Amino acid sequence: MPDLVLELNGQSWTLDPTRSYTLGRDPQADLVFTDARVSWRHATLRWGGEGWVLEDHGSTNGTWTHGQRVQQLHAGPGTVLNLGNAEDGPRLSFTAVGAAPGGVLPRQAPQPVAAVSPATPPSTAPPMPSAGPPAPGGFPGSGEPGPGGDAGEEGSGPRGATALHRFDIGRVTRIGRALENELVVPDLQVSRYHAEFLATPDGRFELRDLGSHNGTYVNGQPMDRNGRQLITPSDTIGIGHSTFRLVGDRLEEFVDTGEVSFSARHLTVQVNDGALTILDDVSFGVPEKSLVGVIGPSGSGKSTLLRALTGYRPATHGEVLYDQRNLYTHFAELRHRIGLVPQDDILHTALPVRQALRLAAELRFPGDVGKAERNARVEEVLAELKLDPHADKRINQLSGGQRKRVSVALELLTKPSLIFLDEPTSGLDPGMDRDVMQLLRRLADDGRTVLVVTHSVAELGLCDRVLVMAPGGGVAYFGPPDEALNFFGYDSWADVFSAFENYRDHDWMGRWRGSRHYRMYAADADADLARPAHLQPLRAAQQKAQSWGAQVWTLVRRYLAVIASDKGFMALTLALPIILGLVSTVIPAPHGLGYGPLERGRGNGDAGIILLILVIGMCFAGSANAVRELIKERVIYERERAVGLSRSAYLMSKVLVLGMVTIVQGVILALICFAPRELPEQGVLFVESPAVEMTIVITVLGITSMMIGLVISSVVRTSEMTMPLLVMICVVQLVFTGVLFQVAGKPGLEQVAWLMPSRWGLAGVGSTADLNTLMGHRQRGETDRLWDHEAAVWILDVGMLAVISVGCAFLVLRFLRRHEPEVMRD
Ligand SMILES: Nc1ncnc2c1ncn2[C@@H]1O[C@H](COP(=O)(O)OP(=O)(O)OP(=O)(O)O)[C@@H](O)[C@H]1O
Repeated sequence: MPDLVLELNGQSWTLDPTRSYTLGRDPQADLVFTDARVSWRHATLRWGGEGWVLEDHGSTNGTWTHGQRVQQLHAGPGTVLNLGNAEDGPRLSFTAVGAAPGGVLPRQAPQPVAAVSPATPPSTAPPMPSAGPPAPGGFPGSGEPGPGGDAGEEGSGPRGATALHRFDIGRVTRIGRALENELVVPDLQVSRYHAEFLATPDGRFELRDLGSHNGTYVNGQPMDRNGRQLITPSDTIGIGHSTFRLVGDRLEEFVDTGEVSFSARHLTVQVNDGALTILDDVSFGVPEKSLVGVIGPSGSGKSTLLRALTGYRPATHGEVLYDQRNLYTHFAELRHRIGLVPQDDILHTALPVRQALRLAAELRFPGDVGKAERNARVEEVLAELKLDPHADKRINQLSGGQRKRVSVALELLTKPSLIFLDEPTSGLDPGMDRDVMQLLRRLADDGRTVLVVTHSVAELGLCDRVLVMAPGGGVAYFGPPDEALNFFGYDSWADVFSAFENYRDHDWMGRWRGSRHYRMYAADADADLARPAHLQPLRAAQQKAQSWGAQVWTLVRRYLAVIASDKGFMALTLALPIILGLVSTVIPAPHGLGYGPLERGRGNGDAGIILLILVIGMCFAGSANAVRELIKERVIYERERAVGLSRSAYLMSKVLVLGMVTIVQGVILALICFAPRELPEQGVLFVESPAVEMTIVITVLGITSMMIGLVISSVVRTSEMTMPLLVMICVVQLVFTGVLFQVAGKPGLEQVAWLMPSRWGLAGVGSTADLNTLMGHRQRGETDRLWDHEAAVWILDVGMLAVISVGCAFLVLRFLRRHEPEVMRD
């Protein structure tokens, strides 16, 4: 009989060849480890017919023997191996029977016992190896099955359960932030009363969401708000940074304190219907607390990689694993744990640091997090990033490095475990470059994984790993930074990049895959075939931390604060209608908008010109207010959308604030224009107040024009494109008013004119002023029916402006969608 004795931690067992043994941190494994470096399902030991075979399941930190990493190993007497680390990982040794006393290893570890579990394993269970100290937290995998047996496998984070909670049958255990809950989770991402568990007398467990703001997740999928669901031991429940799992009559809690592994497997991005590959089979894995630098020549796919890693634009093939959980399928839950600092500022730089962070916190924390709690977190982050001395300065008064720190501070508010940065040091001098990289180093050391795309190679030595992208979107190197130049055989990065340029056709990826570094640092992540990701963008988009109204309110206040801080904008906004109004008064029109000369048989064509200037002035002012508004905030919008901002709340905030500005402008313009003029004798709806009636038309026209400005702003690629479009639209509107030449009754022309707010706006004021009569159309029998001096016509004109506005709002919502992370589009 091929008996073999396994020794571990001073204990030994005789292996039974009729069965196999699983090794890992999974409490269900036969040999349970709590060492952070051991993977959830690390390896299997089985009788292979001729001898014992140990097979590594693509563990993050590997299985080692004599300093060599092994995928498969024939174990016999004298074999010694370490898990997770070649030198001091948990050590297993094998001896022949008789060489050591041993018991028989049980078929199953009897209890999924975690590091701090008070539950005592039965005496037959092997002691739990504990080469590393139990760490304060971590969280389990999703329980998601997959090839490679990594259902719930985790990388190398400390995965001891943070706490075990016992249920009382028939009683409800409420979970939430408030102290009066049975299970208190002190996490600002958790609602005061978040969810509750009920252990029913028939032995079933029911979970109920209590209308939580950030949602309750079962296996990564959000439950319906106030929904109920039966829970089994294979389910993983996500609440804020905590993950729960049923173990017998207890609930195991794991807290994600940031020490999570992260890996990419076979990430490939194709565009043009698969014709072009811009990211080519990228795989790498990093343990927790890592700082990873991503470098590569321009166009090598760094930004594409970043978007794929963050879920902003999921890869066409491959998967991103956040502690072995598929980020794409669990995006709704995991997005709260990811911070992204894009290259551009994601804060309004006109605002003081503290105010900007407080407003951002309002948008990111659940609606039931009080002001004091939010502000306390802002102060914490300000202190952590040493920004407190600058807290009251406007962001645009800070240095480049300080500004970057503010962007990082914003992302730290919600305590993400993973932080991605896109070229944070671009445009910074070498000193600031170092400051920022040192800051990132500190963030990683404090228990986060930080991945930074950078053009600057000077401070790469601070990284734990560097990923070098090759032209074509593949990996040219992944490993320690100090071995990278040696790997390429050059003395400087400039030489490496020149080589990329000069030998574009060289198989850089092939070279990498054939290398020792690949086997040491990436083969692991590569080992498993990627599972197809089934995106659930709808569900991701549904979870909003605050109510729609609360979001609008925060956004409106922020927008007003930004406007108030921009004195130049305010001055221009007021000057524009004043100047346009004054210009209209210059037009020589002795009878203004009155019937004056009609008595002498002549028309008052000047009235048409006055109204034309008034209408086009308002069209211009309304659109000009809005035309840059969305494009200039696009990066901020994209980021905030990913953390739960409502698209319609965002648009509504713009409409409300810009609408107010436009109304003020409309009233000023109309007042100045009408004040020195003779006015129509009577209105059609407000018979005694034709000026009020016309002012209403002008302000509604202004709002419609503003909506057109927003459409332009949502559709253009760069803000430089807005001005030519604005001018073009204003000129086109000028032509189609019907004043310069008659459009009524001209097939084709008339229908095109229906699309022009200026046509309806002029018709509205023209209806009040009886423009058909003033301009002599009636006398010539060529009346424009939209100008008729009748209440119904006036209502139709104004109503059509409203209809165009609503149409524009739909268009803006549609176009905004294109600028959102793909997983948030609904
Ligand atoms: N939607 C797309 N359609 C076609 N090609 C694209 C698309 N998006 C990106 N590319 C191309 O893919 C390549 C990689 O682009 P990416 O922006 O990721 O490179 P990068 O390394 O970040 O470059 P840089 O350092 O200049 O920012 C580039 O050649 C780019 O032109």
